[in-house]
Amino acid sequence: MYKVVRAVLLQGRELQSVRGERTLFSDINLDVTSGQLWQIEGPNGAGKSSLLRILAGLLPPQHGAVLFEGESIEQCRERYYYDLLFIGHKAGIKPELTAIENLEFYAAVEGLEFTQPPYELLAQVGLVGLEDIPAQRLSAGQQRRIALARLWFSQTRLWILDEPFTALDVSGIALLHERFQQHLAHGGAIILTSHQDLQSMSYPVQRLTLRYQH
Ligand SMILES: Nc1ncnc2c1ncn2[C@@H]1O[C@H](COP(=O)(O)OP(=O)(O)OP(=O)(O)O)[C@@H](O)[C@H]1O
Repeated sequence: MYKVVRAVLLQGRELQSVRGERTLFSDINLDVTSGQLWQIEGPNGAGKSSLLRILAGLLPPQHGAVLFEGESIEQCRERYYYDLLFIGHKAGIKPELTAIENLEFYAAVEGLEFTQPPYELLAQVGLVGLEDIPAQRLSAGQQRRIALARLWFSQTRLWILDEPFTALDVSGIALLHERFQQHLAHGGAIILTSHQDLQSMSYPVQRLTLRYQH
């Protein structure tokens, strides 16, 4: 369980994003509550990744605000990043480092202690025997499993994940659903983009659909 569980973790208020000449979306409102998983849907180019980056404070909106526990993320940046894990659509791993070294790198950057030995962590995500090989010599799905292993030792309440299922096989997808379920049951919240149909999952899924605006 996370120590502090409040009703609304993250709010997007009247968000608008303009990239180049095109308005991707306007007037998006979103309330993300502890225990919820939000799936951002829509066609290629609709602005899903842009919305995630705005919510993560990595891209400024043209209009609107993102609030974390009622406070603008601009005002509480340190507190927000302490409680946020963002994994972008590129796996974000260091290709020259091994799987173990990548985990050690994440732990150092995030100031975390491993709650279990890193070899066990990698076994949990199906990487037995691949722990000491430079990541660049692993497949796309194996590399994504390294990136997602962060979810097994993250202590942040909010996860923002861009296309987390990409390149994963059936067992990888099942593992991830299991981890999501645990996180939600413990009071965490997840916002993700995915083209997968998540409606038959054992946890409820809130959906926000973006349309392609010409
Ligand atoms: N770095 C950038 N600079 C300028 N424009 C960008 C940038 N990244 C994306 N865009 C524009 O924003 C639009 C929306 O991109 P975005 O990645 O948010 O869409 P998406 O819904 O996540 O698409 P996909 O399903 O293909 O991942 C794109 O059509 C592109 O023109």
